[in-house]
Amino acid sequence: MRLVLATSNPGKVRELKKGLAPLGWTLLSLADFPLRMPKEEGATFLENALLKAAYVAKATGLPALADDSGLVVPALGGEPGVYSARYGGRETDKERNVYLLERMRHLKGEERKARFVAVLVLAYPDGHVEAYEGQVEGYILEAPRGEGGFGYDPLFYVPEAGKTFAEMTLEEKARYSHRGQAIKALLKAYEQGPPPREISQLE
Ligand SMILES: Nc1ncnc2c1ncn2[C@H]1C[C@H](O)[C@@H](COP(=O)(O)OP(=O)(O)OP(=O)(O)O)O1
Ligand SMILES: [Mg+2]
Repeated sequence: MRLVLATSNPGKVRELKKGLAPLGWTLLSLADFPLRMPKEEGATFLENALLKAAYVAKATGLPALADDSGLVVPALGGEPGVYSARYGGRETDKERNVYLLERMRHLKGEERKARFVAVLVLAYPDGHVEAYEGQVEGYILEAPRGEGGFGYDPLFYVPEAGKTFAEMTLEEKARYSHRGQAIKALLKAYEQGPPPREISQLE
């Protein structure tokens, strides 16, 4: 199967290519199909992922996989959530990390609990769609640690691993991360080939 990765984020492309390799599919990207992507105006990660995947599947005539993901801090009322990529109007990952730390300056201990959510939507040109989700819980540190990953990874500490996502190798991050979990769910669904549509269809 030929699949288009419907993301412009190089960090996601890296993780998706590595994670989906066992499927043996040919993975194309938006570099192969220069499209103007739709605005991500959905209220949820699922809506945004659906928007992106369905648009690319229709535009290319090939199945497309989109990832919408973000960080959720309950003590901030769920921020940055679906605004993760443009939090505080800041333009770079580094600036967004600084902004998040400012917003959380007054929060201590369990109040620094956070989760990362990833929703993968696989859309087919005939309109069929499937969604796979992953989540991971952790804590927002008071200063960044590590050079790997992208986005909020240097601030996101995973207690089970004793490190931040930015301190992990690609393999390690895949084991713990929200995106790693979502990819695992997709791999499982496709273990014996495409899953039956009646049970994989979204309501
Ligand atoms: N221009 C924007 N303004 C406000 N929020 C945005 C904007 N773009 C994305 N978001 C939101 C939607 C998502 O839920 C969240 C995380 O962005 P996301 O789209 O997953 O990452 P990304 O834009 O780096 O990769 P992708 O190319 O896959 O869309 O931020
Ligand atoms: Mg986006």
